[in-house]
Amino acid sequence: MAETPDNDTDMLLAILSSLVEPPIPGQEVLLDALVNANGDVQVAADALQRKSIPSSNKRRISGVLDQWLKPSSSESSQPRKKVKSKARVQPQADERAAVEEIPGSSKQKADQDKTSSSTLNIISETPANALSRAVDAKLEAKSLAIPVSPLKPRVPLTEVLRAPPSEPPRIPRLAPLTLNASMVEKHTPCTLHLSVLPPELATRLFYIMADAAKDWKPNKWWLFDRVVESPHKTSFFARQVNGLDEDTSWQQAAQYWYNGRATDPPLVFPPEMEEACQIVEKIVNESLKTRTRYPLEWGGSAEEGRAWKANVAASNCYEGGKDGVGFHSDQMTYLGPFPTIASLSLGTTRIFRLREVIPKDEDGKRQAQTFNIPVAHNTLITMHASTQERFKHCIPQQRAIDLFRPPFPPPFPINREVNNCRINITFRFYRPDFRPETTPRCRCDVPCVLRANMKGRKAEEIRYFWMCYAGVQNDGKGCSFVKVMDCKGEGRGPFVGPVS
Ligand SMILES: O=C(O)CCC(=O)C(=O)O
Ligand SMILES: [Fe+2]
Repeated sequence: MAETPDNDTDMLLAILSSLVEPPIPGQEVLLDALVNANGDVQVAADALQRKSIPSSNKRRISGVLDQWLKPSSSESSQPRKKVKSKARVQPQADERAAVEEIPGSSKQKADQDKTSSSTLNIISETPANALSRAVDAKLEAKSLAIPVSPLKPRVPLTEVLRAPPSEPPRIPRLAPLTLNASMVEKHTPCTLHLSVLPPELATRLFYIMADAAKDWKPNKWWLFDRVVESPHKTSFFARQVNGLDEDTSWQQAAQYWYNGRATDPPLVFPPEMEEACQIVEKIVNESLKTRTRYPLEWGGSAEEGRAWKANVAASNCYEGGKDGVGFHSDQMTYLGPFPTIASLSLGTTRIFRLREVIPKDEDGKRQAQTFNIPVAHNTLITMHASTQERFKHCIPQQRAIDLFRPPFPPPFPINREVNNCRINITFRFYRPDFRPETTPRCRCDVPCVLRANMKGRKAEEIRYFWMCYAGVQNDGKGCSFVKVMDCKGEGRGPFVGPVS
């Protein structure tokens, strides 16, 4: 257990029990397996798996999983030139919502119609519930993903997936709920602000970003032994105050800002983004004064000049309804636990979708509720503390969208169609106590990712751990490194509350 403090045995047990197939063995058996594996949860899980699954059952599980991932007969000969994941992964009926319409949309035929749903290479929002639970925690599978590499030799499927439970419990599904601003407040840990920027600034910023987006790139990562990419373009910005930001650590952080992939150096906030950022920062800091805070949140005070500060921003461009981003929660590696993220929408209206993550102890007892929040031009969603831990969010694809009718003409000539674009800017605070040089590295010598463990029902009970993230970018191969975050031992803070 060299990498893990002794008092975190509970955490290791929790992680281990999340890795093994049901029925979960008792604590003593888990503990035994951990001790025999020198505290390596993955080795312990593998050992338990070998013991617990009778060989006939193993065959059945592999068969089910194989079937799930099997290419269609026309694609079965390798090497394959192109993989249509539609043939590979069929969503359940109620999970096909990754392609849908905005309620009340005027059904404009924008260019997304050029790509019909039958030809989209989409990994569904989530495959069958049981199988989606099966995705290894090391690999936060993004839900809308386009395979861009041919199928590689497969890894043993039981290493990647957990088996579906033998008798899936039948729990009534909840219909998605569309929320307006006051309902957002009631049902989610988010706030929807309308008309946040002066109208002329909002339009100008939209045009600047939509024009720049022609040079942005989609994100790519490894999923099930192949490279996939998200159907939208993205770019990363770091803020420079007065052209002289003394804290250059974000430069390094930005190198790994998304999915552990080393990226180009960040761009500097353009002046319009800086102007918008100052408005957004005020809104966020006002909200922090009134909200109930969590002990592990950033505890720097405004009086000491250490308030929440948007020092970086990730920007996304969705061009037409075929673009989107799958269900995910934002990486906390540099944001720390319980981050606040402020997400500005410009351009055409899209749906921002939230879905609750059911804590392990309520698994099988109730269904997650899905919330749809239409985000119009010049609106801000503040994802307050606990949103990343308790919910996942996405921008679903839509068959039809309304074209953006800006109230002001473009401030400069634009030689491409941008009225079907939505620009999103997520302003984020990279905490000084989570600087990249303090990020533990795994056995692959790659900076770890910070993850939350949802074992506890209450947000206060959520624990955090560092995990290998190499697999997402490194040919799908990583190590089983897990280390519980030790706030004091790692010298982190200030926090809002006392931390153990
Ligand atoms: O476009 C949006 O509103 C969401 C973007 C997002 O989730 C992200 O950048 O992490
Ligand atoms: Fe996100």
